[in-house]
Amino acid sequence: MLPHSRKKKILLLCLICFVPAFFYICYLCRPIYYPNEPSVTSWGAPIVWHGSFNRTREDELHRAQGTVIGLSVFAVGKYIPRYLGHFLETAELYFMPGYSVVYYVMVDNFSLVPKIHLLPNRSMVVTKVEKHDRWQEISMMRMRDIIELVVPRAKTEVNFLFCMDVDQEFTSHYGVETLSDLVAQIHSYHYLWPKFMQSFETNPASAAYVDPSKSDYYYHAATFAGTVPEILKLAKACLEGIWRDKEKGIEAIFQEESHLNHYLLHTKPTKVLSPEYNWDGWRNVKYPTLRWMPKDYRNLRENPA
Ligand SMILES: CC(=O)N[C@H]1[C@@H](OP(=O)(O)OP(=O)(O)OC[C@H]2O[C@@H](n3ccc(=O)[nH]c3=O)[C@H](O)[C@@H]2O)O[C@H](CO)[C@H](O)[C@@H]1O
Ligand SMILES: [Mn+2]
Repeated sequence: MLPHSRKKKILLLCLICFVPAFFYICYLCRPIYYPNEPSVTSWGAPIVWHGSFNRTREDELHRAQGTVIGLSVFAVGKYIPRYLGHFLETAELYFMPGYSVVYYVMVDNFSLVPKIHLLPNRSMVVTKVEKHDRWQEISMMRMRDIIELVVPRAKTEVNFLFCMDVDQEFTSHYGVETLSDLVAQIHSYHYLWPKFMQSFETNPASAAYVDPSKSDYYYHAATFAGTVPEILKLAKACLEGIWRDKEKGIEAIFQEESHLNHYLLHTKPTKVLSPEYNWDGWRNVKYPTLRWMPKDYRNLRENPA
C-alpha cells in the first residue's frame, strides 16, 4: 500500500499532466467550421470557409467575365497509374463545375495517361517532363517546369492557374470562391498547432529560412493558385531559392514547400484557403472539399529517403 501523502502526490501529478492534455486533445479533435474559425487574415485577406462567401454573387461576376481556369498537375513514375485518373475524374465532378477549365498534365510517360471523358468547355494538354532520380527533385523541379512548360501556354489561355499535387481527390464543389491574385492553402496538419511546432525551414543558411515566431500560417505546397503573372513570380522566387541552396549543398526540410512558405511570408497571399480545401482525412473538418489520398511512399517513390 502506498502511503497517503504519496497517493496524493500521484493524483496531483495526474491532474497536472493529464487534465491539460485531455483539454488539448479535445481542442484538436473539435469539429472545425465557419463561423467558429476566423475568416480574415491579419492583413485583411479572406480565409475561405463553407458559408463564408456568397457563391451566387461570385458566380455572376466570373460568368460575366468569362473566367477560364487552369489546373496544373504532375504525375511522374508510379504516381501516374496510382493517382492521375482518379484526380482528373474527381476534378471533372467537382473542380469549377460549369466553367471552362484547361488541365495542364505533366507526365514522364504518355502511354500511361488514362483516357478521361471531359465535359464540354474543358480541355487537357499533356506534356512530357524529365524524370529525376530522387522524389525530392521530382517534387522541387515542378517549379522549373511550371515556369518553362506551363506558364508559356497558360498566360494566353487562362485567367487563373491552380498548381496541385496529384495524390488528392475532390470530394465536393471546389468553386470560384477560391479565385484571387495569389492564393495559398493552409496546411491541415498544422492548422491548430502552435507556431513553434510548424515545419518551417529553420536553418538561417537556407533561402527558405523562416523564423516561426514571425510566421502567419504554415502553407501546404499541394495547392497554390493565382493569376499567371503571380504564379510566375512565385515559382521563379522558389526556384531561385532552390538553386541558391543547391550551390551551398543544402536542401530545405520540406523542399519547395519550405521555399513557398518563405515566399508567402514576404508576399502575402490575397486569399487563403481553409483546411476544408485540403483535408488530410482524419482532421475533423466539417465540410471537406478536397482530401489527401492515402500515401504509399515505399511502393510509389523511387528512393526511400
Ligand atoms: C513527408 C514528405 O515527403 N513530404 C513532402 C511532400 O509531401 P507529399 O507526401 O504530399 O509529396 P508527394 O509524394 O505527393 O509529392 C509531391 C507531388 O510531386 C509529384 N510526384 C512526386 C514524386 C513522384 O515520384 N512522382 C510524382 O509525380 C506528384 O504530383 C506529387 O503529388 O511534398 C511536399 C510538397 O507538396 C513537401 O515537399 C514535403 O516535404
Ligand atoms: Mn502530395
